[in-house]
Order: sequence, then structure tokens, then C-alpha cells
Amino acid sequence: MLEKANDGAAAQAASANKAAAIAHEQTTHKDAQLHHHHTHAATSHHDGGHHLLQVEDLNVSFCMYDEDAPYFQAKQRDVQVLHGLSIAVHAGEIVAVVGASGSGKTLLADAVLGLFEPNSTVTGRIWFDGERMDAEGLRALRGHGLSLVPQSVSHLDPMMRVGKQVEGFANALSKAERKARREQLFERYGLGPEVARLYPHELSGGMARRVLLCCALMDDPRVIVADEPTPGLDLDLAVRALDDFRSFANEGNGVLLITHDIELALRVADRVAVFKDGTVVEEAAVANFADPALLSDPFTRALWHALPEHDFAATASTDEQGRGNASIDKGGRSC
Ligand SMILES: Nc1ncnc2c1ncn2[C@@H]1O[C@H](COP(=O)(O)OP(=O)(O)OP(=O)(O)O)[C@@H](O)[C@H]1O
Ligand code: NI
Repeated sequence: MLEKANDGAAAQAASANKAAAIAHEQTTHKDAQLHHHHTHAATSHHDGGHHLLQVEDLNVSFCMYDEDAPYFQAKQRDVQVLHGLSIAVHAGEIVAVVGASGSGKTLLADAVLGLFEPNSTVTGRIWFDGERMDAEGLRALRGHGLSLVPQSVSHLDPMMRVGKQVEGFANALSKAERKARREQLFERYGLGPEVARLYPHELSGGMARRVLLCCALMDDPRVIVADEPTPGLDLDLAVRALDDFRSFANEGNGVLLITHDIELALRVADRVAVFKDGTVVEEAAVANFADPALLSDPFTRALWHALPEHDFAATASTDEQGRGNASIDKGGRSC
């Protein structure tokens, strides 16, 4: 069981998460900004075949308090959002988690990062690089082995120059080493040295995305969890954004890419985990999306039919634009 530790750090993590969740609510549903099996796509020197990240039977429920419940009914009830969710990421792999808005994708990211709401109950098993993790272990890994890449610049401190912020992510290094590492990352991701002196509001969208990636990479993680990293970008820019993840994965690392955008997922991922009603209904190699006969879950097949290039393949459940109503991308990149 992945029990929550009720110490100060847990409370702190929980309240940080709450703030993030609130920010998430405010951003995802308004301007579509941030919030936040088994295809061996590449073999790594490190990985003898085990998963870099493995999640098994993850369940997340919330204790909801209903003030208005009649006196003869319980005022508290449990609402289960994730159930029996299993997913794995191998070294060298980008696994996309594709699901509708509100289906619990961010909760998956939060759980993997050891971020738990105070009113949540989380059970399940998580392994990182072959080692079983508890909540404490996940917390210790956060930013150091297992990093979150949010998209929104709102995750940065608006009052601090970005160079200093990025350097703050490698707290085990000396000041000089941190600076050297940050300079190395900036160079690698095409950020000029002058960017270090800018404040977050002075960054373009593309620069901000790279700065957030640099934050995540400062302490050499093995796995990146990216929660909706592309909304607001057009398809070309989004694909270019994900090239960064591709090269990271190609170095023998792993990426869990959370998105509502199946077209994008099919372009960059090695495998797609289709997420529906709080669980993964199918994990399929991207190649299997070439032919719906290779997809086993009816929802996944409906998604296939909803892809724009399959306009005429869609059947009864199709609106006049030829998109099946199982489409999970109603908002799209432009909302
Ligand atoms: N602390 C909480 N208490 C109660 N319910 C919560 C809490 N946090 C999240 N939820 C609920 O869990 C569900 C899943 O939320 P989540 O943010 O993970 O969805 P999502 O798939 O990331 O959606 P989106 O695509 O819009 O970002 C939502 O219905 C949300 O209201
Ligand atoms: Ni989300």
C-alpha cells in the first residue's frame, strides 16, 4: 500500500499540491494552459528489461463532505477517481497517457510524484527503477530522479530571475556546479546566456517551456512526467516541443506524457495508454493505431475513428464534422 505519511513534509506537500490543483483548475479549464504494455522502443545500457517507472493498481479516492446532506444521510462520502490503474514506462520510451478532461490524468501525475491531497486516499504500488516506493520515497525522488514538467510559466516564481530558479533545482551541487549545469542545459535547449537574467514574464511561450524543462532536468532525472505540456502551441510547435522529450528518452530515460491530444500522442510516443473513467483501458503501441483491428478496447477504436484522417471511417456515432463522439479532444490546442 502506498500510504500517506502524516508528517510535516506530507502536509507541506499536500498543501503545495492543493495550490497546484487550484492553479490547475483555474488554468486548464479557462485558457487550456498547464496544470499542470510492452514495446521495447529502445534498449538502454542501464535497464536490464525492468521498468523505469511502474504503477500497479493505483486507486485514488477523495473524502467529500456534503454540508447539505439530509440528517439521515452520511455527510461524508468517498468519491473514487482512479481505480485499478496500471501503467509502465521503460527506459528509452515515451508513453502517452491520453484521456478526457477531468478523467484523472493529473491525479495520476500527482500520485506518481508523491503529491497527495489531504482528503485523498491513495493505494497501489509504484516502482522506480526496479525499487518499490512508498510516499516518502516518491517525495525524495521528486525533482531528483523523477521530475514533473508543467507547462505554465505560473509554476515559476515571478519575482526571481529564471537562471537562479533553475539552479535552485540541484540542491546537492555546489553553487559553481549548479551554475555550470544550468549553463550546459541552457545551451543544449537553445536558451542564450542572457535568458538567465530574465524574469518569467519576459519569456516567450517557447522559452518558458524550455526553462521548465531545464528545471526538471537540473538534477539528472531518469523519468519525466509531463502534464499537458503543449496546450496553446500549434501542432508544429507542439511537436517541436516534444522533440526535447524524444532526445531525453533516447538517452535511456523515460517520459510519461499526459495529454488530451491523441494526434500529438501518436506523433511522438512509443506507446499510448488510453485513459477512461479513471483507469487505463488499453495500452497500445503507436504502430497499432495504423489499423483499428489491432486495437482491442472499443473506446480506443472509437478514438481511432474520431481521428480527423479517418473522417469517413466513422459510423453511427458521428457528428456532421465526421468526428466520432468518443473524441476526447473537444477543446483542442486552441481553447
Ligand atoms: N482534492 C480533490 N477532492 C475531490 N475531487 C478531486 C480533488 N482533486 C481532483 N478531484 C477530481 O478528480 C477528477 C480528476 O481530476 P484531474 O485533474 O486529475 O483530471 P484531468 O484528467 O487532469 O483533467 P484535465 O484534462 O481537465 O486536466 C476531477 O473530477 C476532479 O474534480
Ligand atoms: Ni489535468
